[in-house]
Formats: sequence, C-alpha cells, structure tokens
Amino acid sequence: MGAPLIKICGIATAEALDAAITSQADFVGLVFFPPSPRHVDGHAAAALAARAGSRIRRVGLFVDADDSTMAEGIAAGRLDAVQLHGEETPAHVAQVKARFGLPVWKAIPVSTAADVVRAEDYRGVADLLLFDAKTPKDAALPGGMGLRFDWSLLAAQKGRSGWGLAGGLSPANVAGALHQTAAPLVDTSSGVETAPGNKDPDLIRAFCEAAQGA
Ligand SMILES: O=C(O)c1ccccc1NCC(=O)[C@H](O)[C@H](O)COP(=O)(O)O
Repeated sequence: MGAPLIKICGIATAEALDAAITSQADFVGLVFFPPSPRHVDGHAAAALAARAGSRIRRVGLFVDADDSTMAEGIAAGRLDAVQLHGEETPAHVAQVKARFGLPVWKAIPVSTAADVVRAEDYRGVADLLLFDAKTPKDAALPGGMGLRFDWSLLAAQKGRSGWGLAGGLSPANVAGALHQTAAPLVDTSSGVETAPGNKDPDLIRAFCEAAQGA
C-alpha cells in the first residue's frame, strides 16, 4: 500500500496551516459553515490562501450551500477542490462540477452497509467519495464530531481509488485504520484538536507521521 493522501480539516489559523505544511499533509480543509467552530469567512480564507501559496492544496467544505456562497469561498480560499458535506444529490454534484470547474468531493455519512451501497450513486460523478461517520439527526454538525463508524463496512472499497476515510481518526488509530481499510486518503479534524476548533500542531504532526509510516 502506498502512502495515503492526508487532509487536515478545519484549518483556521496560521499556526495550524504551518503545521500541516511542515508535516507534509496533502490538503487542508477550510470550513465555510457558520455553525462550525472551525468556520472561516472570506477574509480569513484569503489570508490562509495567501500564506499557503502553492505549498498545500485547499479543499473548501460546504453544507447545502448556494452558488454564491460557494463562489465566494472558492475565490477567497483560491480552492483546489470543494467538499459537499450536506444532502447534495448526484445531480447537484454534477452541477457544481460544471459551474465551478473544480474537483468535487462528496461526503458519504455512514452508519450502515446500506449507506455504503448508496454511495455508488455518486461514483463517476464526484471525484472523491469521503466515507465519514454519520452524525446524530439532532446534531449541530453533519461532520467534524470525532465519531467513528465500523470500518469493516468498507471492505469492498479495498484496492479501489477515488475515496477517503474520515470520522474519529487520530494519531492513535490512523495506522490501524489504514492497515484495515487501505484507504487512499485519510481525513481528520477533531483528532488533531485539544478542543473543538483548537488545532494542535503537535497532534497534526503526530497524525501525519502515523499515517505516513503506516
Ligand atoms: O469540521 C467541521 O466542523 C465540519 C462541520 C460541518 C460539516 C463537516 C465538517 N467537517 C468535515 C470533515 O471533513 C471532517 O474532517 C470529518 O467530518 C471528520 O471529522 P472528525 O471526526 O472530527 O475527524
């Protein structure tokens, strides 16, 4: 298994961005979703994009956002991809791809095998399927809650490309998750924080080292 791609999601400070860059993560996630403790506005996104330059790719995270919200985030963050983390349909994913001309990642909330089967509706439409733990119906966030799901549900994905694993990943468990799933990409947010929205550079470094060494 080659080294996985690594995304550190919910980057909102220069310190966290610098840690992701020096740890050789492949992507940082910028969250354009006001209820999130990691939310960045256009001004903050632009500052992070200017600091990053070409040193790390940026994925903008949106939840059932309208086109103007996405257009603002894409321009401010100079995004390399968008991640749709709401109830966007395959047709909507195709519309976003056509309108903005960027790779589109679709988050697939998983709690049962049926959720994984349903992801096939997006294959060939989304550029990457991000299998993430489904959050409770009354939860404030559709992701970023440090919840795990049963990784054995992804057994049929092993050896396939175009997908990633998220949900409760941390420096302590990411190597085991990679050995079990052979995920081509791993994504973490809470697992590298000391409190919601408070990214820890040492945890970012530890996560990347554990994933790169798996
Ligand atoms: O990170 C957030 O605050 C967030 C808010 C709303 C929708 C999605 C969100 N995060 C999406 C991600 O890609 C997270 O990295 C993913 O859900 C894993 O989160 P975690 O379990 O905290 O590592």
